[in-house]
Amino acid sequence: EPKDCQLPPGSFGWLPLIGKTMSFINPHLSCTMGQFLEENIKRYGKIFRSHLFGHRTVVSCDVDFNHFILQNEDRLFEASYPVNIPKVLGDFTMLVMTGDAHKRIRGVALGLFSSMKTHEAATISDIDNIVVRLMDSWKNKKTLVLCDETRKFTFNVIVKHILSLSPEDPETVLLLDNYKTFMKGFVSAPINLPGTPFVKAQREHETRSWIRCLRSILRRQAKFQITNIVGKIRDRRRRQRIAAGGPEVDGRKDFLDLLESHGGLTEDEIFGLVIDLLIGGYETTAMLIAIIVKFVGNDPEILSELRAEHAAARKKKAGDEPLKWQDYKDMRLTQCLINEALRLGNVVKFVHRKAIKPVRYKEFEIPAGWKVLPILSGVHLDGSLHNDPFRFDPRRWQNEEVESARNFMPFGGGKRLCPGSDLAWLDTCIFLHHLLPKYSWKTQEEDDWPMSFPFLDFKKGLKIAIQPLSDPCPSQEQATS
Ligand code: HEM
Repeated sequence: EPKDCQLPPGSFGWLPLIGKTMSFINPHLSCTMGQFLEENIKRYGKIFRSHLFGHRTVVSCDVDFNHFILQNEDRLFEASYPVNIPKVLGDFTMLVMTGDAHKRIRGVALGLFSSMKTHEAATISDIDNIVVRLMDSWKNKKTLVLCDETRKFTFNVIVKHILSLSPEDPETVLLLDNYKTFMKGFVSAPINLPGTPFVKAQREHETRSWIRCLRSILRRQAKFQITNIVGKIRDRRRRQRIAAGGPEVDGRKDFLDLLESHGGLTEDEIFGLVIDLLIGGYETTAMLIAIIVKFVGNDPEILSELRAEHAAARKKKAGDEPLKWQDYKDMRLTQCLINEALRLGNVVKFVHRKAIKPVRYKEFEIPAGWKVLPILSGVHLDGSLHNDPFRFDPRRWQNEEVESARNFMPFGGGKRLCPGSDLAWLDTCIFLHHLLPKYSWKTQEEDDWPMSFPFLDFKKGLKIAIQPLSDPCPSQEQATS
């Protein structure tokens, strides 16, 4: 090792286990860096050392170093999520898998998403139907907790894709109930340090050990129930296939069918992937849509331009002909809006990595075994990369090619780049396409902003008052009737 190499500047803090974790995860607006990052960057620069989640850690808000970390997965770094995550999710989740095992399962996941694109018309029609039914259920309501509604929407979309279940199927309801119990263990995972002020404040009623124990039993039970429901659906299909005299030859298959017909996957791997997709496909997209509703709700000018863009796309279609993937891609302002909400909203604030060997980057040395955290929001809110970075301005993306933009990494990068980004994008476009002509809305509480806990959530679930609009252009279901 050359002599001029040194550890990044910084401090580990005084508490051996907790280090600086509490300051790091202290809840803050997701469209800000948070006090911890702000102070450390000011003092030490964009790359600094600290002690987080029980490990010596290098934190990076530096765009080049973040790319370097993500592009060197398996060579210099690997995913390294807090120990509670494998405990909750099991060993067969993609977040926990590394190396060849991860590569193989990821290949299967990418295949699932590309089949969704191949059957574009059916995919879009499924999502259309779910959103129409959801918005019909708002007809007699004056107010909504929007995050509850966007969660219903994204959950229904993902269970439709994975298991062909409809919103009213009893299995969907059962899955959602169990999923919520299961997720309680997941979201609290990185902050589950007993006795800390944060835990006390957040979940006072759960600090007694027997309650924690009960929660853990319920969680395991919930995971068992989820795999049980999926297992039952699979067994039912196997029986039907045998009764019909063999596998169906063509027709659109849902993800479970595709996983079954893959042949090379164990039962654990199939259930692991189903859980991955449920987790990935639910909260993140639901929050992205809520962020957009919050931001554009305060911007009448953008709102009316967006309405015009969607109405124009609708007008080009005959009667109830649905929009296509490309029609949504061609909506320039909608694309800019989604990018801006991803940039400023920071649905995923950072990802977890560790150095698997000693790494030299510029003047810094990172010892093997250290945790490394590329902070995605650090890039998105960097004033040297984005003008006026704390301002919501979709038009900043008008002349940018997002695919090659180095200053934009909401879906991570490299070998772990989010495989669900297209689905997240499509869900969001279709939701907006139905919302914009049907309703106007007003946020009810000014301070109800997206917060980084560090998982993203709204303080109060985003309460909005809604009002039906007299539809200026025929929406799909009116055109059909
Ligand atoms: C706004 C929506 C979304 C955002 C911001 C998002 C963000 C991310 C990020 C940053 C990663 C990288 C994690 C890492 O590097 O450790 C990731 C991975 C992943 N995402 Fe998403 N995601 C979104 C939607 C989805 C959807 C809709 C699905 C599936 C239905 C999904 C499934 C996954 C999976 C399975 C992985 C693990 C990939 C791997 O380890 O190779 N995500 N996502």
